[in-house]
Amino acid sequence: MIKVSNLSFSYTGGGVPVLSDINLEFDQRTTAIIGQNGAGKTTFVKLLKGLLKATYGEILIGEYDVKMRTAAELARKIGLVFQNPNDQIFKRTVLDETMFGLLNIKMGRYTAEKLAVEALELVGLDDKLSMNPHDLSLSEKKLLCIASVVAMDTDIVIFDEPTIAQDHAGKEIIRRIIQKLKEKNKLVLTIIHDMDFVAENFDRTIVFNEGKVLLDGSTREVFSQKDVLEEANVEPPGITQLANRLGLKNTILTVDEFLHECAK
Ligand SMILES: Nc1ncnc2c1ncn2[C@@H]1O[C@H](COP(=O)(O)OP(=O)(O)OP(=O)(O)O)[C@@H](O)[C@H]1O
Repeated sequence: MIKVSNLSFSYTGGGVPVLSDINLEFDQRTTAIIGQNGAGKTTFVKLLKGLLKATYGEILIGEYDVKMRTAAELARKIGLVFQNPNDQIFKRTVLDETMFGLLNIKMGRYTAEKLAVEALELVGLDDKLSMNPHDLSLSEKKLLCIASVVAMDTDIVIFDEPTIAQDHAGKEIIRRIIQKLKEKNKLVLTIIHDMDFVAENFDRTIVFNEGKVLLDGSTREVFSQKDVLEEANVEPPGITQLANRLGLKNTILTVDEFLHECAK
């Protein structure tokens, strides 16, 4: 559904590339993009969304060549939840914020409100419709941004660090939303530093390092590559590390798997 070919990008014209020669295809597998700060992850998803223009290479979303499409056309295909909610929120009420994108693609007010309220129910903010978003906690602001993007019902949904500032309950809401999107055959891409969350929720994991793809495979395959991950300064999930130290042979991703393996 997304095909990225020979993609390179530099913020300063001919300067040092932030991304070099990226070749990736994305399908319906839930996919985590990981890697240390500055590896180029956010730049990559901004290119997918058409917010930045590739210095070199091509991005195809279905039949769309991203660089030939308008922001409005891309808004119907691809939703991006920014890392920092303050980059996304600008309306005066929670409901208006969630309806904004829908009204912007010329949806009628009645349907837009219905979809917005449904999305706010999903994230547990439906009792705060008339609140000013700036009076919400950081965790709630992030959930509001998620609701605004989910309401758009795009085929592709990208989250940039959704679990930051979330407690267990907030992470559970995000986990459920990702599952729900997957069930609806949406392509879900998530930039994330929380490796436990990655291990528990994503089919595929891609490791970015210094603007290149260092690893790409099933989450289990990727977390089994201890030495390569070290090169990218990525620590496997806590439970995977514990299992390694105890000498368990298989790559363990969850506590349940750990207990099951220990009981053998
Ligand atoms: N607007 C910008 N102008 C110039 N350089 C930028 C800009 N945005 C990001 N960079 C640089 O591009 C590189 C990649 O940044 P990017 O935000 O894509 O990395 P990241 O992997 O998402 O990091 P993080 O995990 O910290 O969000 C970094 O060196 C960063 O300083």
